[in-house]
Amino acid sequence: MLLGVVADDFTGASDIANTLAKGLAGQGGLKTAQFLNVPSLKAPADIEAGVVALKSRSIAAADAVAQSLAALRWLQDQGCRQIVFKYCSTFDSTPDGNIGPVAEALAAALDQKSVVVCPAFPGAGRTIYQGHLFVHDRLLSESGLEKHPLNPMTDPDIRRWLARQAKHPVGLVAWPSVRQGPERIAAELQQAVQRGQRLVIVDAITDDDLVAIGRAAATALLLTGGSGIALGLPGNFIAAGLAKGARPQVAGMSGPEAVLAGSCSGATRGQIEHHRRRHPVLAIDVDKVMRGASGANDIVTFVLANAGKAPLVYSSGAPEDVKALQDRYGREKVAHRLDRLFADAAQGLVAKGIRRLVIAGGETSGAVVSALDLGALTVGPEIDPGVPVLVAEGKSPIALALKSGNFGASDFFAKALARLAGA
Ligand SMILES: Nc1ncnc2c1ncn2[C@@H]1O[C@H](COP(=O)(O)OP(=O)(O)O)[C@@H](O)[C@H]1O
Ligand SMILES: O=C(O)[C@@H](O)C(=O)COP(=O)(O)O
Repeated sequence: MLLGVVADDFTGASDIANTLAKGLAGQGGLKTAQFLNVPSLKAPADIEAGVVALKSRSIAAADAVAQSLAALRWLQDQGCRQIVFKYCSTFDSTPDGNIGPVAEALAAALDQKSVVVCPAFPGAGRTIYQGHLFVHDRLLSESGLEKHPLNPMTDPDIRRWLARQAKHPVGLVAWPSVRQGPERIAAELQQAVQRGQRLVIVDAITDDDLVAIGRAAATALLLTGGSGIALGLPGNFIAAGLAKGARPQVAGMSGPEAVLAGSCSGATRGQIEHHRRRHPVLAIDVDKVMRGASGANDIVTFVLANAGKAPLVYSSGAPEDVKALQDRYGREKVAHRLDRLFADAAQGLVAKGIRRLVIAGGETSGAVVSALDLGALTVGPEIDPGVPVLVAEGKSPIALALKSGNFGASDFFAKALARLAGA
């Protein structure tokens, strides 16, 4: 394995796996697999990039550091020459969150003195200018992300936000330098070392900026960012003759299907409304679930009764409903109970023969996929930006799409089910 990624959630992992597998147009990418938590076995010999998906985004910094270092050790054991720490393109974390501690711990373990921090993903509307993160034409803190159920992003100044999490001073390579190309970016990263700045935000507003950053960091042992930071990396390995420039290919999977949505993002709620017009949909009564009056069996019964019609089950609610539930039961308790609900439902569904599963939401995907004990996932073609087809081989093979809450077009769910079937 050439390149290893430590990803802080499961949708984010499949997002960067997609970027690596796809590569740049006309160039090809790396043969990529996604692993669920730190595997106990060796990776298959033909894999060029391995993404370890952790569910560490919203956990305490010390636990996230320990899990990320374990993932690093496994990736190093597989021969990786370069490591990427992948977090959300909207920098989802709290002021005492773990992006800073994990990035600094990985930097220390790899003896890296200045490390790129670049959550930009222009293809999904996330850009960074003068250290400030935008979602399309809005500052992060006015984009809806300020109401995220677990990590409300109330400050668009990533330098300031990261400084609250990090031990060392945080630096900035601003866009006027980035646009001058790889040499200038590399020189500024070097200057940051003199200033004692370990983590350095690097502006990026276009894919070309990300490719230039990738070139500047071609020999860096560690980079950090959203999936965009990986855009230029396959090309570095292909240019060095170390990788062939593979194209993602997997066979589709026929069989019964289900969509499970736990994301409360505006995009996902819009996709649910779109799906509702043509397909059967079940809204989970979260209050009933919290009182123990409804559970996974209700979901399994609904899906099986609607097999073949693209049934969708969701907990997703509007910000005021989410807040009311969190005020009544506690934020962590609701999240934990819903994780358990979706995990139990997914186990029940797969036991009853479901073979195509689309999941919306990073935490939700982590809960579901961890419960299914799937081993390595092969990364196939892209469904919508940032969301690939994933296939788990094994005795009960299954095709999956793990959709970040914010990603996908309005018709995503039906389209994803068709793509999982090979359309
Ligand atoms: N109706 C609801 N009320 C409160 N919390 C909810 C509700 N539905 C889902 N959640 C929680 O919101 C969080 C959504 O996070 P996640 O699945 O990562 O989605 P996203 O990809 O949008 O971040 C999960 O922890 C989930 O359990
Ligand atoms: O970088 C991104 O935006 C995604 O890859 C991602 O991490 C999504 O996380 P969720 O919104 O929690 O699904």
